[in-house]
Amino acid sequence: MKIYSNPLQETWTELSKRPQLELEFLDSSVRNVLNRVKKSGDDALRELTLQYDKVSIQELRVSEAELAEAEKSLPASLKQAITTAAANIEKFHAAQKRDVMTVETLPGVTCWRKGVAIDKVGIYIPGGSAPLFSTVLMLGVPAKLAGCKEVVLCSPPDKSGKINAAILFAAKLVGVTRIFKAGGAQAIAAMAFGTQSIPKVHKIFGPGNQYVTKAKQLVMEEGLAIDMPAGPSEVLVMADETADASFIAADLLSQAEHGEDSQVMLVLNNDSMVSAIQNEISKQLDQLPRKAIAEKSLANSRVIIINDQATALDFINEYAPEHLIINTKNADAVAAAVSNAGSVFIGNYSPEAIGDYASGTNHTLPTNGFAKAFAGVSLESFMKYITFQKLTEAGIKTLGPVVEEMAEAEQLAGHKRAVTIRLEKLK
Ligand SMILES: NC(=O)c1ccc[n+]([C@@H]2O[C@H](COP(=O)([O-])OP(=O)(O)OC[C@H]3O[C@@H](n4cnc5c(N)ncnc54)[C@H](O)[C@@H]3O)[C@@H](O)[C@H]2O)c1
Ligand SMILES: N[C@H](CO)Cc1c[nH]c[nH+]1
Ligand SMILES: [Zn+2]
Repeated sequence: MKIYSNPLQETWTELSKRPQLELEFLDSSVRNVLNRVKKSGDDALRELTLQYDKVSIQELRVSEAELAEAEKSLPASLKQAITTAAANIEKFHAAQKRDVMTVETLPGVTCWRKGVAIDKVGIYIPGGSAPLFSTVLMLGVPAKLAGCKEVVLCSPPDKSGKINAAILFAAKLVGVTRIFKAGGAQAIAAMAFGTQSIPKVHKIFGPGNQYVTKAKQLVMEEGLAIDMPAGPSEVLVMADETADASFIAADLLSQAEHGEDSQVMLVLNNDSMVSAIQNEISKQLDQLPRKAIAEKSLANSRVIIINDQATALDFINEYAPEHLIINTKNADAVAAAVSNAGSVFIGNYSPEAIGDYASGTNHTLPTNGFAKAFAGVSLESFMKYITFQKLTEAGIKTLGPVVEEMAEAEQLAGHKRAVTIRLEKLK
């Protein structure tokens, strides 16, 4: 991790850049995949699965027998852990339900807003380098709570042509309606356009690598809704001398192990802890099975030393991390001043890994600075809010003249007439 001491504000944009594939290459290869699936449906999916996942798949849909076999193969302790995590996620997301809000803006003019589930949703579950079954809970639980009728799941098959057993178990647990063996940009294309096997959905959710994230952004151009760009994982740890060097190292490595293009950032108030943290990183790195991946990710990562806390916060808000861990003496006050982050972890005993799995918050979060404008997945992401209004005779008599005046000023006589015609009837 390269160290930067009190970097000038004009360098912050550069320091906030995440490692990315060459944009033209990414764009053209993903467009190519989308076009192939749009044109050839299931045949293209099979060819692309052979090309990228190195496995030949005939039947794309996961059968009931495969689901039953997966459930049988898992240890009881893991099934229990998944069930506990699902219960916490359900508790947190159920609390996000909103009542219908009704307001009488003027006597006789009543307006209300009601949340309605999106009928058909697609959830993408990453499985390229690790089978992220926790993501099934993060997306399947709120989809079920919202009342989505169809929840289609796509995840890449492994070399034996199967989807990981824990992904299948979690999918059954949360009530996913259909599961398909398809990964990468081709899975996003399948859910966006529909194929012979995979139904077209109205909104696509889920994290993934740069190909998956690009595909989601491109299908938006074709009218599909997506949750947000949730690409390679990242964490920013803000710490001072009250933090524990071994905790900081562990938290940085926990996200560095996701992928070579993950980025982890450390913001310190001075350089007194740097060598202790570096030593801990090397010590812990040696024990990681995914050491090679984490090492590459650390090479893309940075230590930023900023002496003044307000300036450090400005930098963090500019960086807009997916995850922010605050390990400083006034952590609660710092957290209250955060304006751009996907999810925040406060104090020495709130590792980000807890939110990845089981605290209850959602781990599908905006990366690459998108936390400046996007929020992570929530119950609302699976709903749309429809507004309603109803006017009485008294209501239109009061509000009608206001609208007539405005419509005339906008030179829209048809609008004015829609009101006038009624007011005349009421004279
Ligand atoms: N932001 C979030 O909320 C969040 C949450 C969980 C995971 N993640 C991220 O999700 C990502 C998962 O990535 P992954 O790769 O392990 O799994 P993945 O399922 O996202 O992608 C695997 C698929 O990518 C495709 N692919 C691989 N190489 C390709 C190439 N050269 N060209 C075209 N397509 C190719 C293949 O089809 C493969 O099936 C990680 O970066 C992780 O950090 C993010
Ligand atoms: N850290 C990931 C979100 O960026 C989520 C995850 C799933 N499993 C482990 N981690
Ligand atoms: Zn993680």
